[in-house]
Amino acid sequence: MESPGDHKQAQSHRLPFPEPVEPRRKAQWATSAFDHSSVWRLSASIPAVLAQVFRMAWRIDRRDVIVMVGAQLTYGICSAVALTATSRAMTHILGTGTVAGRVHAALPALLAIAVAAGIGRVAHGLASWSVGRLRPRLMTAADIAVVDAMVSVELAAFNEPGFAEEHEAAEAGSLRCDRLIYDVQSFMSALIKLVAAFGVLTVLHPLMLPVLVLAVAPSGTGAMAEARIEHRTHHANSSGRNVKGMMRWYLTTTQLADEVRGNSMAPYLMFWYRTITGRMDARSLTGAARALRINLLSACAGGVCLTLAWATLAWLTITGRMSLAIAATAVLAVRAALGNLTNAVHYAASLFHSSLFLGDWKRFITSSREHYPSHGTVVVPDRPETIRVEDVSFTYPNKTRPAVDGVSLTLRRGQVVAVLGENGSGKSTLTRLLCGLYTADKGRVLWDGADLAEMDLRRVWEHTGVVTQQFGYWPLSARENITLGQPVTSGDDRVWKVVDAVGMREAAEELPDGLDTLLARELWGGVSLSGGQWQRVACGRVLYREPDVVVLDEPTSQMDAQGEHDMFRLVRTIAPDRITVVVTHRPANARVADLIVVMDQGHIVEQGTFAELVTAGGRFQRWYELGQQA
Ligand SMILES: Nc1ncnc2c1ncn2[C@@H]1O[C@H](COP(=O)(O)OP(=O)(O)OP(=O)(O)O)[C@@H](O)[C@H]1O
Repeated sequence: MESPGDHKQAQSHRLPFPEPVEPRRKAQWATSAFDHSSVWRLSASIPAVLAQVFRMAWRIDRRDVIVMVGAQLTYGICSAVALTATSRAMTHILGTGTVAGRVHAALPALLAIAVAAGIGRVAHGLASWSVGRLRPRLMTAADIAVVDAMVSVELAAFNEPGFAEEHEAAEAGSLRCDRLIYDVQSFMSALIKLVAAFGVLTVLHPLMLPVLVLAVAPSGTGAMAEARIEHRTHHANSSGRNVKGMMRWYLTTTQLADEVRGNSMAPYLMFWYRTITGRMDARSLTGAARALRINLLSACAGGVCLTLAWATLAWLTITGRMSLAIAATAVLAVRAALGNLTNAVHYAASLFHSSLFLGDWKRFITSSREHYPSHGTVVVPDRPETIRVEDVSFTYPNKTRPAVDGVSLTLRRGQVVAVLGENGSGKSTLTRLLCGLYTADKGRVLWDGADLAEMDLRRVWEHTGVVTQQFGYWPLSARENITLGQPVTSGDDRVWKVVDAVGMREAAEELPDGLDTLLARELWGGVSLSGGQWQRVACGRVLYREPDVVVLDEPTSQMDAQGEHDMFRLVRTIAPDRITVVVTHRPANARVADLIVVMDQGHIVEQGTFAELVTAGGRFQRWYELGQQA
């Protein structure tokens, strides 16, 4: 076995860092939607994508959608008019007679071109204006939907394998909304102008149509294939992006800056970050090489087809099947059509690509509803007298052993119940089951005899106040940090009462802007608190709520001795009006409890009053004596 000395020596020789473990992906994430679709099916889906984007935009601002579509159509009509007028003008200018006479004859057509171009520009400006207005709001709507889904799903959703990846894909979808409406506008614009050019070309010579389609088909297929590669790479990188995002937060947050430095973690963490990022880049590079091959192929095929198109035009002119004037207009129309067809294909591919991200987004928003907490109809008791836990078991996904296993317990109003146990014995899980944050796999949790699983859990949580082990350092004002959950409506009297109760008066008065001070040192004008002070604020939040059921999970782990003592006295003081559960590792704190429960491997192994357990010769007594010796 390696001794600490060996370890130090290994460090001094700077052995290579171990390679980071590649994050696993849920099977369905191994393939992207592109893998199951042909280019034809992808193209056929464009109308549905357009309809979806229009529906989303319609909900945001009908007027802007109407302006965008109306302006785009006007723009298209102007293009058709300009092209037809060009054909007329060409016929006159390349016709017979004096130059003055030919120009004079072409004047009405030239005027029509100028007017159509002017109106077209205004219409295009209007379309861009409406897109500019819709774009941020579409993105905001998509973003808010994701955040709303995340705060609405039940806690258990976060334990589901794949949930984080689905969320990450939805985030990418909401970001992609930024260019979605722009893609729609560009696609519509290109398509309308294309139809106009096609119309003119068909009138000039019907043979030009198939030749044109042939000319752009290769670049269209190439663009679709490229989008397929890009989306596949994006999917392959989803887990990496997810874990990298988390790591990035850990590396850059001020909260862990001391741990990273004080433990010399930076070199390995940076190695880890570079390796994971490098692997993702490698996948992107492989994708880019494939995309290049496809691009080159489609460019070559496109070139051949285009040459064919020009050759056909030349042949029609040389053989006298088409007049020179018409041929000149045809050149313009072909150029316009080619440019617009290429744009239409490009934006259709981009639109389709965006639609895949949008599909991920939509799937997440829809599937997140399956994770919404129960909407049961059983009425939540207003001031519950008892919470009865009946033979409850709960196992986390990916775990074989239950975290809570066949637990039965009764908690009464006015009582404080203390839960003790070794790390991982199931204390936190039990407290979450009591207040409906998790739903039991087996057994029931009854509030005044009514099953929690049959209640509307959001109503249940109106009656609970919870301090978790990892509470939030909310980047809000000091006041909001206390009132969060039920914002203050009038005056600060209740807030100050709570501040006094949790021993934060002095610290609060020292804040530069009092209760208005922003508790986020990362933001200008903001300050931070110490760990223990943050914990007092978290306790204050629960106190301010005055809930019927109080759950405190190691509420004093960061407090000084006086703070801890005061907090447990406070727990006792507020107990008569509510059901209180407190998880603690210190048996001495359990003195305030009416009932003490000791857990081991998901089971309750001891329960009783402090006086009973402290002499019972079990775990509680042992831990208590250890505490006394320390
Ligand atoms: N989200 C989770 N996913 C999977 N397993 C979990 C999860 N949370 C907890 N567990 C597991 O469930 C068991 C009970 O955990 P729990 O957090 O309830 O213990 P605890 O008694 O509160 O521990 P501690 O004293 O360390 O806070 C442990 O084996 C733990 O590893």
